[in-house]
Amino acid sequence: MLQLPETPRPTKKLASLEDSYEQCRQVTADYAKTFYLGTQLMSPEKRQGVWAIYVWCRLTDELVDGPQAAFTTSETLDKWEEQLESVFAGHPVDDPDVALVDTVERFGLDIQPFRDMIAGQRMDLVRDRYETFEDLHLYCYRVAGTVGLMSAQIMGVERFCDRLQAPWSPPRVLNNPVNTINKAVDLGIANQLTNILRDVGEDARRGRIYLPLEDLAAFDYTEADLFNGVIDDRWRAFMKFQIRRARKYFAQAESGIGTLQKDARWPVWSALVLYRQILDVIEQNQYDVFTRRAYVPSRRKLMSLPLAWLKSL
Ligand SMILES: CC(C)=CCC/C(C)=C/CC/C(C)=C/CC/C(C)=C/[C@@H]1[C@@H](COP(=O)(O)OP(=O)(O)O)[C@]1(C)CC/C=C(\C)CC/C=C(\C)CCC=C(C)C
Ligand SMILES: Nc1ncnc2c1ncn2[C@@H]1O[C@H](COP(=O)(O)OP(=O)(O)OP(=O)(O)O)[C@@H](O)[C@H]1O
Ligand SMILES: [Mn+2]
Repeated sequence: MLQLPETPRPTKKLASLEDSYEQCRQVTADYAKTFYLGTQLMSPEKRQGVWAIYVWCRLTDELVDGPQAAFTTSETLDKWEEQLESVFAGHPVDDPDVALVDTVERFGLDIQPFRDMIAGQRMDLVRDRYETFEDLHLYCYRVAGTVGLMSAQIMGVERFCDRLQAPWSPPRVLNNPVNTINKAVDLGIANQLTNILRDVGEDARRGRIYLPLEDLAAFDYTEADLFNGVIDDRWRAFMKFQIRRARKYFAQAESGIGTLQKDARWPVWSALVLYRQILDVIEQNQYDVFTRRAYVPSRRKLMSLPLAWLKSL
């Protein structure tokens, strides 16, 4: 029987594996100084894997948040998802995909967190309000909890075995990978909640409110107040509540770090300590997230690294 030829793939000359990883390294170094610094402490394979997923996440985020966002439709995301499926089938479409295909194979990555992140970007296309914290939590899982899942698969879970047992009994694995996974998601959510608090003013200028409307109502603070950047006792109490919630997620994530492989602990502690300090800066700025952007000065970032190192021991 006549065999139909497979659909021809466009024959585009793609970057070599080495060049593709180099491009990913460069993008990570340019866009995320903190994450990049953290990856310097990992083994070469892990470091490259984190760069590859960073670039994919950044490109995905740019589709709805970047300069071309006005032209992004649900069809754009359909195409992006098809490209993702192709990568997971071992066929790169663009230069950065070459590194991602390699990382997917090397670490046996699961596609679901990647699909979930695209689903998160779809939420940005169709909604600009979140009624409850439960709604917001789903958004945070999709755009940031997923990053935790992807990174944890690359960084790897350490399997502690109980040495205080009879030599003839099978080794008892003490830590539970499910625990690590939940905590990786918690750190993503903590980061995203912090990101939302930092960017309240910027988002409001785009007509977007990520803060749960039920919380605003509970503090008797209106959308009109938010768009006018009103800072009063209601707003301060509201922000204290939100900051406490973000810190709770950071605290939950902490105990997961020690279950990661050793070379990943300092980088993750650094990321946690550095990102969490944005909350301290918001407090120092008297909760003005309307006219000031809370950021951690480089000197303070550097000073935090030894502390993160001590925690990682
Ligand atoms: C070592 C390390 C921390 C690795 C992760 C690096 C990585 C792959 C990051 C991807 C980030 C990205 C581009 C995500 C797209 C969606 C998005 C923008 C999310 C926000 C990130 C902050 O970026 P930024 O401040 O630059 O935001 P702007 O675009 O400038 O507004 C997020 C807030 C999410 C970040 C979430 C994480 C880094 C997850 C962290 C969790 C882990 C590394 C798991 C650790 C494991 C355990 C067990 C605790
Ligand atoms: N005060 C500021 N005003 C305007 N843009 C800023 C300010 N501070 C930082 N930025 C820019 O915003 C982006 C996010 O800054 P951020 O503090 O997150 O540092 P970063 O280098 O991106 O590290 P990371 O994202 O890993 O925390 C950076 O690209 C930076 O150039
Ligand atoms: Mn950034």
